[in-house]
Amino acid sequence: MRIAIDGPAGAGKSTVAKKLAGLLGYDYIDTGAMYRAVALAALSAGIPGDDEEALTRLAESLTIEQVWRQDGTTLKVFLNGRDVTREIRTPEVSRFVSVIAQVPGVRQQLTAKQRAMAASGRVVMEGRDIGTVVLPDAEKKFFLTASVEERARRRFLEITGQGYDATLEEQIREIAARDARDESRAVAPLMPAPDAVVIDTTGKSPDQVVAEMAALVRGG
Ligand SMILES: Nc1ncnc2c1ncn2[C@@H]1O[C@H](COP(=O)(O)OP(=O)(O)O)[C@@H](O)[C@H]1O
Ligand SMILES: Nc1ccn([C@@H]2O[C@H](COP(=O)(O)OP(=O)(O)O)[C@@H](O)[C@H]2O)c(=O)n1
Repeated sequence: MRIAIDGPAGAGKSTVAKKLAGLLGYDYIDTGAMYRAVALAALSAGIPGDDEEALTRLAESLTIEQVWRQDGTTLKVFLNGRDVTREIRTPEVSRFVSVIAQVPGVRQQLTAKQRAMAASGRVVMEGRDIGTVVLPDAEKKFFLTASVEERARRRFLEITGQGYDATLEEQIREIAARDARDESRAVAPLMPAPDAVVIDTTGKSPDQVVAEMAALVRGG
């Protein structure tokens, strides 16, 4: 079974996708990490966000690998063989990623890589367009949501917990800006697939959400 999980930033996709994959013994693929890897490479190479041709060539040339340990927590991301797991989470990359994600050529390149990665079939794949574009015939589709304030609060706690400086107001602004870009882009805008189960995670714990999803997966 291929399980697609989509939704906006901070909805809890990564957290519950890892737990669900661990529970089922499935592979876990974080497609946002792939867009982040392209953003990191573009920043390092000094390619501006509006140079669509150079960004597309860059996305095509990169080798992006994910190594998932079935302990339910650890995903390592490698860019051309180098471990970039931490580097792709910096605030600088977070700000640039939804800009490069607007580029149709970048999306085409990453979509092809993602389909190849899902070929085993036993996979939980998480992102923005998995149920709508990457795996439109996935056997199970979920769309996670939560209010902007709740998502910003989660991100704020995460960032300050990692020792970075942040304010809640700044996170609300950044999440709202990213939502706007993800929802309004011409190619693969963020939206639930018509056959996705929509789950509002506001006020729920990750375990509650995973239990809801697992029941739906097992129930068919
Ligand atoms: N019900 C919930 N489901 C998922 N994550 C939750 C929930 N409640 C709080 N969180 C926390 O919110 C954050 C969600 O971040 P993440 O899983 O990275 O979201 P996304 O991948 O959608 O951006 C995590 O720190 C997680 O522990
Ligand atoms: N399938 C995907 C996954 C991510 N993305 C883009 O990549 C960005 C980062 O994705 P992410 O999943 O790491 O972001 P968070 O939700 O974890 O903050 C998103 O804001 C989208 O702009 C996308 O366009 N399509």
